[in-house]
Amino acid sequence: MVSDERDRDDDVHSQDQQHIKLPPCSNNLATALLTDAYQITMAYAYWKNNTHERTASFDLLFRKNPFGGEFTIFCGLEESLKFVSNFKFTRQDVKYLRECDFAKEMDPRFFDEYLSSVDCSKITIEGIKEGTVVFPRVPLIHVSGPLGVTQLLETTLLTLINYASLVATNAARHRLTCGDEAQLLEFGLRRAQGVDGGVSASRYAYVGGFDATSNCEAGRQFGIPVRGTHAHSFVQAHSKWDDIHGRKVGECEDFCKEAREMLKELREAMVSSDSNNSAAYQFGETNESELISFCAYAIAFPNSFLALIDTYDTLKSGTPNYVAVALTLKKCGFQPVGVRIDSGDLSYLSLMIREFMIEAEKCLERRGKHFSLLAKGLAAETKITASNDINETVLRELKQSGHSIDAFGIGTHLVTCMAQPALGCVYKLVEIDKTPRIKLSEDVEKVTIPGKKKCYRLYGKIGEPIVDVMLREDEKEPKVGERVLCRHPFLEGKRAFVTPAKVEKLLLVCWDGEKGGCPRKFYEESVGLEKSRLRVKEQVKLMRADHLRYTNPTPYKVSVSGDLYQFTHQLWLDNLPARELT
Ligand SMILES: Nc1ncnc2c1ncn2[C@@H]1O[C@H](COP(=O)(O)OP(=O)(O)OP(=O)(O)O)[C@@H](O)[C@H]1O
Ligand SMILES: O=P(O)(O)OC[C@H]1O[C@H](OP(=O)(O)OP(=O)(O)O)[C@H](O)[C@@H]1O
Ligand SMILES: O=C(O)c1cccnc1
Ligand SMILES: [Mg+2]
Repeated sequence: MVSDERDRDDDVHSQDQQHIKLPPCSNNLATALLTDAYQITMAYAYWKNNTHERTASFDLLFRKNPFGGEFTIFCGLEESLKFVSNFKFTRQDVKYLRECDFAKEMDPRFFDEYLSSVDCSKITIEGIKEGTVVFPRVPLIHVSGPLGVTQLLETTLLTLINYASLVATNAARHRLTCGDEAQLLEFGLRRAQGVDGGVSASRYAYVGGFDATSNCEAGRQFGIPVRGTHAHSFVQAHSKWDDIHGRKVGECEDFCKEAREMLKELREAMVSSDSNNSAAYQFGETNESELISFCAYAIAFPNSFLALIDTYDTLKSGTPNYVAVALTLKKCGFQPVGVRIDSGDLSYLSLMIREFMIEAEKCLERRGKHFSLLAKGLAAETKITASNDINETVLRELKQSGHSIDAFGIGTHLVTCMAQPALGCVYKLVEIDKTPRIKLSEDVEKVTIPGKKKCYRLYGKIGEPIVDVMLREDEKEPKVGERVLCRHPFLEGKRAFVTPAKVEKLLLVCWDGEKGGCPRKFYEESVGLEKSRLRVKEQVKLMRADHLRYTNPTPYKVSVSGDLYQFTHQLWLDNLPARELT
């Protein structure tokens, strides 16, 4: 390993008491070379013209909330800081670049004198805390430092923030839809956009409000709880009782025999019941190979038995087979967990499974104390997990039609963000040599708000965020109880006076290269998976419900101060001279 590569493997190490260097990004592909070629060619042209050391400032922002919503969850800051902390072109990186086609007419001294030694020691970054609810146009991070380096950071920072924020927002929307009680399990690895897509999805789905993932690697790397059931293949793989070796479970010598007898008892109890049975509770012969597979799984996991019950027929076979095995486990002194369904009408099936169990309890009650005690509580204790192409819309419809599902396993729609596959974060130059710059566009949405800005969230009396306001750098910060004029950045008529009950500074210094890295206090107080996850939960709770709702949500107000409004519009006019019409 060459020495500069070894540097990347160092753990968090102190520069001074107040600032720290960070370990490398969790994905070792996130290197300085993970960028677009045009960043290298621009850096070269800056160097060639000797403008690379000019001081530049960039805002990283998005222009429209995803999924037709009016809020976004900001994620990816921790990885961005790790990237910046370890930003360096290795000798091999430089060797590769100088051999690229686009480098043919580059002066070799650019590589030796500049690219080989460039790092983020002169960079400052202000950022919003990871997990914060954020809105269009407010910078998520503000990067300042030498033009060459600030430019070189663009693509990777966008890569680290765009998908992270998109998945966390998607997860938070799923959580909002199904409420706090339901368990949300992320099952998306097999459908993710590649390996890193899978691992990142697990991480940011957890931050956004999921409870666990099926992805063991994500569990190992980030400490996310790992959960799972079993697949149809396990059921299909069994066909004979001889497939099972070792049938002792607890005190019970032959678990399989007991389960078969239990199924017989259950069938007789339910058939002979004189209650007004729905046809769905009636079951004849269940699929025996399914029963064999359930027994095999119960013997392997007597303390955490959960069965996939839709391989053959959910109500006529899977449910009674499960109940028989679950009651046998109870008889042996164990507590079964529940079932998973992965097809059909999840609303109807979950309700019917629960009803079947209520009915089974009633029927077994009449078969004497022994069975009555075993069956007691079965319906209430059984956790029903549902999966199969679940998304926000399905969750909403399930809620409307009624269901009895305790946990949702969600894969494809969550991790691929099928409803909107990208968040359009951009990285825009807003200042050079302390001179604010504006980018104009035919499309007003694309006009940038110039200069380095101070950003605040103003809260109302009951603690709800009212407006985010951006001020020029030299303006006084808003104060509690003092009236602030907030203006829509582009629509002259839209303005309001706000007297905040609380003022929150959004952009905080999270990297100061000259001082030695990430401020220790920021790192300790703001960085980390659990802190970000809790922040999402708390922040979403504070938002007014109409900003969060699925149908026609109300846009949250993002505004500028009177001063910044005037300044932006003056710069706009200065940069767009009136045309001569002849
Ligand atoms: N981005 C913004 N920044 C500052 N003030 C804004 C912004 N958007 C709207 N306003 C002003 O806030 C006030 C309340 O607007 P809001 O849209 O919440 O309610 P409204 O009664 O529907 O307003 P409007 O009549 O403008 O649609 C209005 O005076 C509006 O001009
Ligand atoms: O539906 P998703 O939200 O993507 O959740 C993950 C899916 O992955 C598993 O099976 P897979 O889809 O591989 O096969 P199956 O549905 O045909 O059983 C699981 O049973 C879910 O159906
Ligand atoms: O554990 C599960 O049930 C699971 C895991 C991944 C995909 N589908 C289901
Ligand atoms: Mg499937």
